[in-house]
Amino acid sequence: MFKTLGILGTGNMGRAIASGLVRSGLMQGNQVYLYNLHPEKAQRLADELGAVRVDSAKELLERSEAVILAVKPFIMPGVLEEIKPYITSGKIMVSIAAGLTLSRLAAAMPEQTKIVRVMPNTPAMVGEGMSALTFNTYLTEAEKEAVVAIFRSFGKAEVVEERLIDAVCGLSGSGPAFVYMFIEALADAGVREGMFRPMAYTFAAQTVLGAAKMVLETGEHPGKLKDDVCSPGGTTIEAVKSLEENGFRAAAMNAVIVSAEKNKTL
Ligand SMILES: NC(=O)C1=CN([C@@H]2O[C@H](COP(=O)(O)OP(=O)(O)OC[C@H]3O[C@@H](n4cnc5c(N)ncnc54)[C@H](O)[C@@H]3O)[C@@H](O)[C@H]2O)C=CC1
Ligand SMILES: O=C(O)[C@@H]1CCC=N1
Repeated sequence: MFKTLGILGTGNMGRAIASGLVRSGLMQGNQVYLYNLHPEKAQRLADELGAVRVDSAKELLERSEAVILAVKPFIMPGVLEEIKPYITSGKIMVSIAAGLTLSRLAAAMPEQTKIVRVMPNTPAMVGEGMSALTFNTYLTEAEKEAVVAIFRSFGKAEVVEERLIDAVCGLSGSGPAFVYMFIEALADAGVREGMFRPMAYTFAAQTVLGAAKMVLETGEHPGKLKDDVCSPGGTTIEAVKSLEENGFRAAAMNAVIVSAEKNKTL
């Protein structure tokens, strides 16, 4: 494992990664360096995790073996230009920016920079992230394993061909937002039927968590698990018919597809 890791940008994703990583115990807080344009944001997170806030991108690069760039895609060109002079040989650059390909990243870095492109998601914050990683040719096997271990410390992580990163963006990168909307809608209906809000959110979220665990842990086809809930002539099949009539599956598929397509244009 790396002795030191830098995170540039401590917003939604930088915070989720730093928190997940330190809480998993894979790295100690004092091995993790944080830099944010707004120092108070980095300081707050550093205080929470026992991590170290640094004052500049230069210092972050100088003190870290590997650096995760966690700023919005439109900020990335400026950040890449700013850090380029400090990318010494052997330094590992990890980008989580939507849309930025390995070749575009490489074009902005010194030649032969070791580059990793990752698409993570925010449930990293609670140790249930889903990340896909793709590497350029300059990392050693041990370095690749160390980067994968970081993303496995707060969830599942798979190495994929770069062509699949857009699909991953649509499915697991954006997916949490769709699931939160689904949870909100389930809870709204619970409230409509008389539940109090806190109860409705707990019942909705636990139902999604339980169903997700059933898929992951039983290995059964989701269709079979759905069939098991539907009693003949019962309540659930009535609701399944309603979802089908309202284009539920097509809506969910289209959400993933438009996110993936957008990722190709950023
Ligand atoms: N939010 C999500 O669910 C996911 C986001 N991503 C990617 O992660 C990246 C970061 O996204 P978020 O965390 O949502 O953004 P964010 O806006 O929440 O966080 C970025 C942070 O970087 C700071 N910052 C801005 N310019 C800076 C600079 N020049 N130097 C240092 N810090 C600077 C901002 O103050 C902010 O705190 C994006 O490229 C996005 O595509 C990838 C997967 C999921
Ligand atoms: O909306 C976005 O651009 C980022 C990428 C995946 C999730 N959020």
